[in-house]
Amino acid sequence: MKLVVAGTGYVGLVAGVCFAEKGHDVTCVDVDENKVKLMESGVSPIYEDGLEELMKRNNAAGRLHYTTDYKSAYKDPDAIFIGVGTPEQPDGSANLSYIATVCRQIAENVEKDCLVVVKSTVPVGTNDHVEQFIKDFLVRKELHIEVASNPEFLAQGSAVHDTLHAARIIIGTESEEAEKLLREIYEPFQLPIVAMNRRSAEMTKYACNDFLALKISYMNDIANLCEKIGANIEDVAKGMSYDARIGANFLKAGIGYGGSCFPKDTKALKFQAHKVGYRLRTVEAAVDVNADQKTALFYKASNRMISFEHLKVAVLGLAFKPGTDDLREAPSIDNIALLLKNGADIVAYDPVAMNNFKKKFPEGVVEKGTISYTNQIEEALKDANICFIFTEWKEIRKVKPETFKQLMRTPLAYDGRNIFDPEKMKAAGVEYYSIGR
Ligand SMILES: NC(=O)C1=CN([C@@H]2O[C@H](COP(=O)(O)OP(=O)(O)OC[C@H]3O[C@@H](n4cnc5c(N)ncnc54)[C@H](O)[C@@H]3O)[C@@H](O)[C@H]2O)C=CC1
Ligand SMILES: O=C(O)[C@H]1O[C@H](OP(=O)(O)OP(=O)(O)OC[C@H]2O[C@@H](n3ccc(=O)[nH]c3=O)[C@H](O)[C@@H]2O)[C@H](O)[C@@H](O)[C@@H]1O
Repeated sequence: MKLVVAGTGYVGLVAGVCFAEKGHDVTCVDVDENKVKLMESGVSPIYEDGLEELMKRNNAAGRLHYTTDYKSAYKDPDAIFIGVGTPEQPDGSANLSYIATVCRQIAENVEKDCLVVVKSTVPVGTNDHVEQFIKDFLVRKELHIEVASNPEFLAQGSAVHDTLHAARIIIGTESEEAEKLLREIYEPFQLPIVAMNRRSAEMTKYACNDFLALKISYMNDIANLCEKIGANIEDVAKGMSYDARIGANFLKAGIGYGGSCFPKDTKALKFQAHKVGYRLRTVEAAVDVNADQKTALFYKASNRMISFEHLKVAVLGLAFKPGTDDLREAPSIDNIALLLKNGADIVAYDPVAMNNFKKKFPEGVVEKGTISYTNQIEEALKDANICFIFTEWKEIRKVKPETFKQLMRTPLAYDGRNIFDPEKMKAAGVEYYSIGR
């Protein structure tokens, strides 16, 4: 089938590449010329395991094309998938301006009947507005343009795997024809398809993300209590994980959830509920716990130190999770901003996200402190007065407790991801603090 994907971020590009891998003819549209040039040369603009390999294979097979020329691309495909961003606005609501732009571009250029599929995460009811909006701007009024919801559930770092082996495909449609077409598009994936109406599909996406965010905030809340009460959150989580009703995933306490979705999707659902006069108290609690959790480690360290001024601070891990170079809502940002404000001299390490971080915090003096970067964990630790761990990269997990003791001026470590064994750290002579134990 002839498909177009609008937006080549984590969702759009991965969807486009996987549709091509399954035999569809796919054109990926983006407004960013640099991205399009990179992709044409077989280079992925985002860091995702296995993505470049699939891009190269499908580029070569002639099934995958990239363009900024949306006018030609939107003329005659069977379906157009929208995967542009829906970022958070200051009041917590979702910014739908990118979606609106694409809808208008489709309406003004489409020349044959077509299914428009919204893959981006959008407030419940948005698909109705999208359909009306396209109708309003449609140049060729005789065309039948239908809109369907097909939310995405991939996680960054495992995006290709999550797409090819998705637990389920959710399709939200208002007609049998739309459902039939989407089923045909997904047929080669051989995955379970759950069909429902558009509003339920839109809500399923928020309900999933917010439930997972809630699970994390719950564990962080319990972790904070564990610390005060002499229990160990890692043991508690292990004990909980054997109960199949609870499950073993998303029980990891730490410095809170980050990334491009949980923070914005919790606030967006809270906003939607508020708009219809309902208080979503569970989600509100998840948001509140997370806001405090993000900087809990900094304040824990502040209580131990008189001042951070002119202290060498080793920061291990910048990305919001391992396997990605994405820094959106990464807890490292809040903590590093606080450290710099308090006069720390930071040396930061991350195996893939350092260049992106440099764009936010260029090397040199920032506020009362300084920041520099290194590709070597040992260099970050050398003569450091204190170390913070913000991401559980395997490279960081591998550091031996003795290395902290040998290299640091003061072997003092604050681990936001509970990756080290407190007993082993103590035995090596490291003063070690983590979350909930
Ligand atoms: N990042 C993730 O892991 C997941 C994201 N989502 C949702 O998917 C949506 C997209 O998220 P990401 O892929 O992270 O976004 P992103 O910010 O990485 O990518 C969006 C892309 O759209 C492009 N764009 C903007 N306006 C355009 C236009 N008029 N025409 C064509 N391209 C245009 C941008 O240049 C950019 O490349 C959001 O609603 C997000 O909530 C859903 C599941 C997972
Ligand atoms: O809508 C989205 O964008 C996506 O959001 C998340 O994916 P992602 O943000 O890429 O990453 P996760 O692995 O879910 O981690 C999110 C955050 O939660 C934190 N986390 C995760 C799990 C856990 O047990 N504890 C915990 O603190 C991670 O460190 C990270 O900061 C969901 O897992 C995806 O299903 C969803 O499609």
